[in-house]
Amino acid sequence: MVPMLEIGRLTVRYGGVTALDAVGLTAGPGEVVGLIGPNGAGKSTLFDCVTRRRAPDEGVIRFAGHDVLARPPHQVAGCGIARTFQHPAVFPGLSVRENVMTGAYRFAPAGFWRAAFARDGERRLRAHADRVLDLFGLLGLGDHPAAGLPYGVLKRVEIARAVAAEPTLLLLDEPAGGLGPEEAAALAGLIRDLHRATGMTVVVVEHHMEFVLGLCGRIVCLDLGHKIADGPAHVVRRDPAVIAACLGAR
Ligand SMILES: Nc1ncnc2c1ncn2[C@@H]1O[C@H](COP(=O)(O)OP(=O)(O)OP(=O)(O)O)[C@@H](O)[C@H]1O
Repeated sequence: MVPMLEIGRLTVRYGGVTALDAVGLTAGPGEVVGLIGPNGAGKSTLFDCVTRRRAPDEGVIRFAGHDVLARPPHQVAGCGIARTFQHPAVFPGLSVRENVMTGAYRFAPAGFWRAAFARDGERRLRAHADRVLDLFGLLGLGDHPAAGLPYGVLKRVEIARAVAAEPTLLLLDEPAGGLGPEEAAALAGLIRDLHRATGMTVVVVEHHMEFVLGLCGRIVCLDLGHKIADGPAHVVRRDPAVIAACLGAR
């Protein structure tokens, strides 16, 4: 079976710092993989490479068998990869609904803005956004400007926008970061339900171990740019090297 995401020998250097050193990672179709590791391990840099925000120094990245690095960066979202960021990257001046509508632009027949200004295109984008807002319990806030909303709500808005693109591969960067235990548990349940309903492949970067263990069948651990573990979640969580790296008990 062709992996949905296949990363080989990915290397990124920032001057003297090697953020990723020949890292490999695969995620099969429909798999939910946790990517863990201490601060500075290289997790976000790996996402930046998959989404073409950063060009690696070496390595290969394939999405459903296709060479991601051969694509121009602006085509990555349109091909079925969506991501969220550690700190929610929403448009503060747009409403919650409009933010989610921007995620659905790839369904707009002639580009987001043309579709948004054409009556039928705008109606279809709104209807699609409202279905997603409903799933996320955000429909009541559809008209609310994103600016000023609590952090936990903005996290959900950003994930809703990524889901509105109906991605085949969803990359979540610290979705539970800054959330309270109840908000985090509710978000994990929501992601589980979405995954069950859509069968999408998910890679989730997270420090919150309970969140990762509740969602992911497999865990990959990075430390200082090196992969130090890759295996079933119940095995990796007990790996002494992982415990040492993540708890800082070297
Ligand atoms: N733009 C940059 N310029 C220079 N160094 C960078 C840059 N971005 C990241 N780094 C360095 O690369 C390494 C990996 O950083 P990265 O943000 O990918 O780690 P991370 O695992 O996502 O960490 P965190 O859990 O804190 O978000 C770190 O040493 C970081 O300081």
